Amino acid sequence: MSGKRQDYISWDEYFMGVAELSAMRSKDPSTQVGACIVSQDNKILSMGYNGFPKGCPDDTFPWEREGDDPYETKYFYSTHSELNAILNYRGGSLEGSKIYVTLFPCNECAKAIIQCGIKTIIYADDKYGDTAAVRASKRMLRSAGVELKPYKATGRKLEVKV
Ligand SMILES: O=c1[nH]c(=O)n([C@H]2C[C@H](O)[C@@H](COP(=O)(O)O)O2)cc1CO
Ligand SMILES: [Zn+2]
Repeated sequence: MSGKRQDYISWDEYFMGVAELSAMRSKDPSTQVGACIVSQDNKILSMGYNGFPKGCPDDTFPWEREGDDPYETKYFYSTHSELNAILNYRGGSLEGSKIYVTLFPCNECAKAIIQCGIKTIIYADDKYGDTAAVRASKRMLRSAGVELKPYKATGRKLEVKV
């Protein structure tokens, strides 16, 4: 019998944990989203969270959800976590990789996921599952043969001291 530790975290807990940790960098006051892209052999390739593009300061661009003028809401400016994770990648190809996301990807992110060759999505929350954007997303992802796997939460609380 080997003397290894038994309470180490699983691959799924590890990668969803990294996605959750990435989400903690988000400045969005209402929804913080994180993503972690992983190779088929379980190496982390990239990470992302929702935020404004480089050069668009968090303190001058709007974080409002609602307003008479959409120009002054966050939706025109925030880059989604999944797209940021894809765009942050500095390696070669993402073909055949998996993406762990804390929230199910929208239709725009689905297009990017399909086109860069990600083959599996492991998602935690699906709070916008009834919206047309997420229904359209699932329509495209299923048609393109991307595997959609709900994350099975273990309920384990991971504590990190920083
Ligand atoms: O897949 C997603 N990924 C992602 O990063 N987001 C971001 C965009 C916004 O900053 C925020 C959503 O804000 P709200 O829940 O207030 O509408 O989450 C939103 C979605 C929607 O599914
Ligand atoms: Zn999106």
